[in-house]
Order: sequence, then C-alpha cells, then structure tokens
Amino acid sequence: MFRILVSDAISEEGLAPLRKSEQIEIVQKKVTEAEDRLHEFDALLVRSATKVTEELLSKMPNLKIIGRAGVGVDNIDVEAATKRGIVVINAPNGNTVSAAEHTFAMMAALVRHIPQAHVSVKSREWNRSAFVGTELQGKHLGIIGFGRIGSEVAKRARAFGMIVHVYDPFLTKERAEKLGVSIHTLDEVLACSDIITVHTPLTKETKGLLGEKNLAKTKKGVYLINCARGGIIDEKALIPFLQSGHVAGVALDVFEQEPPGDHPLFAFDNVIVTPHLGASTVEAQLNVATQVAEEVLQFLEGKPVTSSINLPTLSKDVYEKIQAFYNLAKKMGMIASQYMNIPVQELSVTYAGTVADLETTYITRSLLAGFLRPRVASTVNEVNAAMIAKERGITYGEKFSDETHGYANCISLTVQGENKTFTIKGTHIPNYGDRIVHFDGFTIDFAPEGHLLYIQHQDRPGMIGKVGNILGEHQVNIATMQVGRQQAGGKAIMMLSLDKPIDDALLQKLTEIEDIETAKRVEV
Ligand SMILES: NC(=O)C1=CN([C@@H]2O[C@H](COP(=O)(O)OP(=O)(O)OC[C@H]3O[C@@H](n4cnc5c(N)ncnc54)[C@H](O)[C@@H]3O)[C@@H](O)[C@H]2O)C=CC1
Ligand SMILES: O=C(O)CCC(=O)C(=O)O
Repeated sequence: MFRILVSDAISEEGLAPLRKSEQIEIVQKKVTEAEDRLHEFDALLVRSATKVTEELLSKMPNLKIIGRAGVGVDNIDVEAATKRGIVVINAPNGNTVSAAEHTFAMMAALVRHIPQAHVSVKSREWNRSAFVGTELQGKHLGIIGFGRIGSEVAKRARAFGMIVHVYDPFLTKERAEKLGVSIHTLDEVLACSDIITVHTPLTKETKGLLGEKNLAKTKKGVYLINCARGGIIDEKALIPFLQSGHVAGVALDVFEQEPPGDHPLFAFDNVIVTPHLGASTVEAQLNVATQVAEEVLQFLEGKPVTSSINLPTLSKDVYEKIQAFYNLAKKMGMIASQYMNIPVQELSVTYAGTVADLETTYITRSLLAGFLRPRVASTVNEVNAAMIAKERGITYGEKFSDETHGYANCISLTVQGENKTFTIKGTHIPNYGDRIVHFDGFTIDFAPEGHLLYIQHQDRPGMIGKVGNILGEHQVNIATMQVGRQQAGGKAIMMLSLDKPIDDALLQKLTEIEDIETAKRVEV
C-alpha cells in the first residue's frame, strides 16, 4: 500500500486518478493532526500553507515524494529533501493564467481605487471625486521576472495598450523577441515605469529587490504590485515611500509572513491586499492537483517524473530510450563499488555508440547511485547521489568516445581509488540483455545480476575443478561461469553466478587454494 498525506486544501476532482488506484490510501489531514501516523506516508501533497521543514522530514522516514500543487517551493526545504533522496515535484504551469489574471485584477483595482470605493459605497457614501483613477492605456508597465506569469501579464498589458518594459537577467534575446518585449536593466525599468509588478521566485537575489535603494530609483507616483512572493518588495522599506506619496499605491497578494496579522501597511488606504489568492480559481486548482496526481502515479509505477525540482527532468519518450542503459549503469556502479572496496576519489564514465546520443545525465546519476548504495547506510538514489558523492569527496564526470569495442553501445566506468584504478565496460543488447564485456583488464562476457563470485588466479590446469569442488562441498550451486585470461599461463579470471550468496568463511577457503590471488563476492 502506498500512503499519501494531503496536508493542504487540494482539488478533490484533481485527486481522482489517485483515488482510483487500489494500491493507494489517501489521508486528508494537516501534518500537525497526523503526528501519530507521519512515519507511514510515502507521499506528501501540499500547497503553500504546510511548511515542509527538516524537522518534519525527520518524522517521515518513509517519504519518497513531495508534491507541491503549485509553483513556488519556498515552503519546502528542498535541500533537506534532496539529502534524504526524496523527489520534490511541482505543478509549474497549472496556475499561470490565474496568477496573471489576478495580477491584472489587482492592477485595475489599484489604479481605479476599486476596493476603497467599494467600502465607501457600502458605508452609505457617494463620493465620486475621492476615487478619480488613471487609465492603463499608454502607461509604462515594468515587469521584473519574465517567466510564465510575467509573460502572461505582458500579453494582457499589451491588449490594454500599455508599453511593457522587462527586467529578467536570465531572459535570452531570442525569447524576448519571440514574446515581443525588449530587455532592460533593472535601473531602466525602475526609472521608466508607471506601474511595476514582480514575478520572480523568492531567492537570495530577489529578497528585498524592491528595498529602500531601488524604491528611490522609481518614478514619483509609481504603483507597485506583488503577486509573486512576500519579501520581494521589502514591506518595511515601503512605509516612508507611501508616507511621502512617492509610491502612489501598492497591491499585495503575498506577504513576508503569512498570514500577516496586524500589518503596519494596512494603515494606508492606498495599500490593497488579498490573502494569497493568485492561484485560487477552480481552474487553477484543478490543473495543479491533476498535474501533481498524475506525477505521483507515474512515480508509483516506477516511471520518471517530469516536473521535479531536484532531478533532471525527463520526458516519457526519453525515459523509454534510456531505461535499459539506466539499469545497466546502476548494476555497473554496484559491481565496481563492491569490487573496489577501498576509498575512491573519482569516477569517470565514458559513453560510446548509440548510448552517447541519449540523455546521459540521468544514466550517470543512476550509475553514481548504484556505486554509492553499497557504501552508504542511508537511502541513496538518483535524487541525492550527486550530493552524497560530493559530501564524500568523490568527483565524477562524463566523456564521450567512438570506441564501442565492436558493440552497438558501450558504457565504460573507470574508478580511481587509492593506489588502484579499475575499469569495467558494459553493453546492452536488445532482446538479449546486459553484458559486462571488460573487467579489470580482462575481456569477458557475463550478465551483471544475482550472486556473483569473482576469482583471479594463475592460468593453470584444474583451477575450475578446485573451485567447483569447494563450492559443491558447501552445497553452493553454480548457475553460470565465464572465464577470461590475458595470455596462456598468465593471469586469468572466473566470474561465477551462484544460486545463493556465500559467507566469509567460504570466501576465505577459496582464497587459500594455491594459485588463487583474489576471490570477491559481488551482489547485484
Ligand atoms: N500569488 C500566487 O498565488 C502565485 C504566486 N506564484 C509565484 O509567482 C512567481 C513567478 O512564477 P512563474 O512565472 O511561474 O515562475 P517562472 O520560473 O516561470 O518565472 C520566474 C522568472 O523570474 C526570473 N528571475 C529569477 N531571478 C530573477 C532576478 N534576480 N531578477 C529578475 N528576474 C529573475 C527567472 O529568470 C524567470 O524567468 C513565483 O514566485 C511563484 O511562486 C505563482 C503562482 C501563484
Ligand atoms: O497554493 C496556492 O494557492 C499558492 C500558489 C502559489 O503561490 C504558487 O503556486 O507559487
């Protein structure tokens, strides 16, 4: 049974695909109300209210995936989740239109004083001269952060006859041209805009982006809108600019602290607010819940997720192409790690043939996870493998080559350890399977699976018989055996596949056979 905790209000209709599965149990409770069961859950679904902290994660040892039904993941400690090998996914575009429309609604409300007029009329006043507004047509709109929502806001602004100025340091010229906007510096946008709206994530760079210094660079009478994340506009820094009239009005959907409580900005009539409603439409909530539910189902079926924050994204098509190599690489990593059971500093993976044209980043992550698994007590998978390797001082890199050794594809792994370098090469043969074709300097051909026994010895008559006898005496059946040698009478190897694992005592007995140099167990 796969147990999912849904901790925030998520569209019931969107969750329907999950409810259909008999293997899934859904519990709808706040994390604080599910304290006694936290350890049971495999998945956690949230919006922005639940704070997914390291402390919460430590109480959820079974958690494998966190789904954010929305865009911003600033309520999730992604680094802590990554360390624990937990996949974090979001729904990056399900609420884009709703957030853009809300921004526009706020813009119109701000320049036409709609909330203030509404309160006035309901207080039995009829004061038309107090609420004279300004048109949007012909006004300069500054958009800071030109991603999904920023660009939707721009479309609507153009339809209203506004002149759009964009600041986004990551926006390419080509994309800006395609979207019909020109890129400016932040200072230019600040200086020329009648209205400024922010649409960036909250990061170290964007926290307080509109603070005292930058607010001073804006036009007198500017209007400001934040429907992105609280803190991008510094709330405290705004106060003197509102008091002096430099800032004509502010619209906030988001706050540094949510809920904001009794906020000093509420004292200003020209500050209008909503309680983080950007994504609160029936359509957006259905979209984000459906996206997250589908991703969780994919994950449950062992398929890659496409909207992960902490994994390279992978489409279904690409995954189908890489799947065989992904599995082969993992096994190669596991074998190399057990064979080289000494500290290692570097892994170097070389791809040749058809595999070199695929999305190898994911394959390398799989290999790295396979390598670390026998060495690390905690969960290690594609999510946290790179981080764990870094913590352990293991560097890794990818190369590409034309040398396929006669196979259609070849993955080669070289492990650099203390005083020893080891190379293993593998290939995947469609409709046949995975084969290891090179092992520590020997050409060989074996399937990388099950209970393997590697023996290195001098090439002498009778060696196979001696090994077979000892295994037979201990009731260990040999399923397959492959041999290889460098030259007659020189160093030779055997790779045996056994029906059951062998213990230390038996391994020791094998190494005591004359002319056997090494005997190692490898479990795949
Ligand atoms: N109020 C609400 O209910 C909602 C709020 N949001 C928030 O809106 C924001 C934008 O969301 P999307 O457009 O979907 O994200 P996005 O990732 O598509 O776009 C963000 C843009 O900000 C840009 N950016 C990053 N750092 C920047 C910097 N230092 N200066 C200028 N630009 C920078 C990026 O290059 C990117 O183009 C996010 O903070 C998200 O959490 C999203 C949905 C609903
Ligand atoms: O879940 C919500 O309503 C908040 C949406 C939001 O802020 C986001 O998607 O980033």
